[in-house]
Amino acid sequence: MDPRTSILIGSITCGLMALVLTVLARATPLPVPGMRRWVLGSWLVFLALLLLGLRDWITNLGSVTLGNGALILAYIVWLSGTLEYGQRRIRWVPWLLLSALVTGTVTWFVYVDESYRARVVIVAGLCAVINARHAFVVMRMLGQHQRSKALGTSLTTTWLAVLTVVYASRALHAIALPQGNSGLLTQDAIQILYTGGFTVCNLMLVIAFATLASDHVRARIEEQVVRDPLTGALNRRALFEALELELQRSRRYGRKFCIAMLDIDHFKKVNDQFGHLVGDRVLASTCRRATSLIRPNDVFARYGGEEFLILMPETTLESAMQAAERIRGEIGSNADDNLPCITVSMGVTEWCADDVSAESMVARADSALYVAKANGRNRIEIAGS
Ligand SMILES: Nc1nc2c(ncn2[C@@H]2O[C@H](COP(=O)(O)OP(=O)(O)OP(=O)(O)O)[C@@H](O)[C@H]2O)c(=O)[nH]1
Repeated sequence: MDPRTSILIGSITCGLMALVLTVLARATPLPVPGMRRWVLGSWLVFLALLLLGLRDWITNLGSVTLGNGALILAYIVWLSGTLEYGQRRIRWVPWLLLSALVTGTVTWFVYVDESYRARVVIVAGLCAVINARHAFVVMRMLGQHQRSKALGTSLTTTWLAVLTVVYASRALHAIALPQGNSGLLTQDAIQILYTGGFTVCNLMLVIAFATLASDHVRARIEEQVVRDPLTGALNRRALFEALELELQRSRRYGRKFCIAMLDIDHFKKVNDQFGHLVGDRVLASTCRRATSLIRPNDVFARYGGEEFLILMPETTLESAMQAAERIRGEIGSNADDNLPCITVSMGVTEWCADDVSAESMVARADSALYVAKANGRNRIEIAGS
């Protein structure tokens, strides 16, 4: 297939994929950060490929200047979309200045000092830099967000890396070898390879962004299934799953673990005195503060109402009591900003070999909590086994 056909087919396919991405962005049940920029970038790629494919049929200003300008802008907009996806912001000024400078220089090498080689080196070089930066951002930032194993992340990283290699090779080729100075639409093997390569990469990237968006929606929905929306803590269902898993582990390896039931004292009074909205904020704040005081592999869940449950794997009763005391002391000693002072009571219990179910352990912790309430509140009681 000759380069013009491959670029024009690439343009039409990218246009169709951009359309699919646009529909997806409108139809997605949850907003995906960065999606609108990926859509815009995809339309820019469609436009750029169309203008580049029409070389010799339209003016150089339309094909070379606008075509290359749109392509560079598309990659910057894609990069900004991915940064937004990872809750980061792009620094527009340097990127836009660089793209304006390159587009201006390309125009110079069309009208003032005609040189295809110089244009290729500059445009392919900048595209390689932007896409390398983009691949780096996906690997680092999304890896940190623990989505590194998601399909969208791997697809995006792979195709950005391939696109970077294609552009970098094209720029180096134009510098080093005589064939590198042949025109964009020249029918030689090298040129066909490059145009085909970058067309496929652009297409695969639009697909990769759609996959990233669907990964995001799936992750959010999965999170909503296991988390309490008010406090962000795990919900009761996820708690019992974690408890059952810990029970199985303890039965098999005989490892001790503890649970603590936490209840806010006289929480009804908070609601009655300050209103339910303040009550809700107190619940969220209690959850945040308690979570910050436990170990990362402890499980903190909302058991119901103003009751929370903490699962502490591989923890002796003594250590569990220390953790519980830390939480009780910290929450009772000072209030979160502009919220009423509260105290909490807790019931703690340790796993024993007779525990047949999660429910029996929870019932024991609940009884200990009941004793703590009966003994005056703002205290911790240990359940007998
Ligand atoms: N704001 C708010 N209040 C809630 C929520 N869930 C439960 N509650 C309230 O929590 C209060 C619990 O009251 P009680 O069970 O009497 O317990 P308490 O007032 O904390 O008294 P003790 O536990 O005995 O110290 C009730 O008034 C519920 O309406 C919630 O999601 N938001």
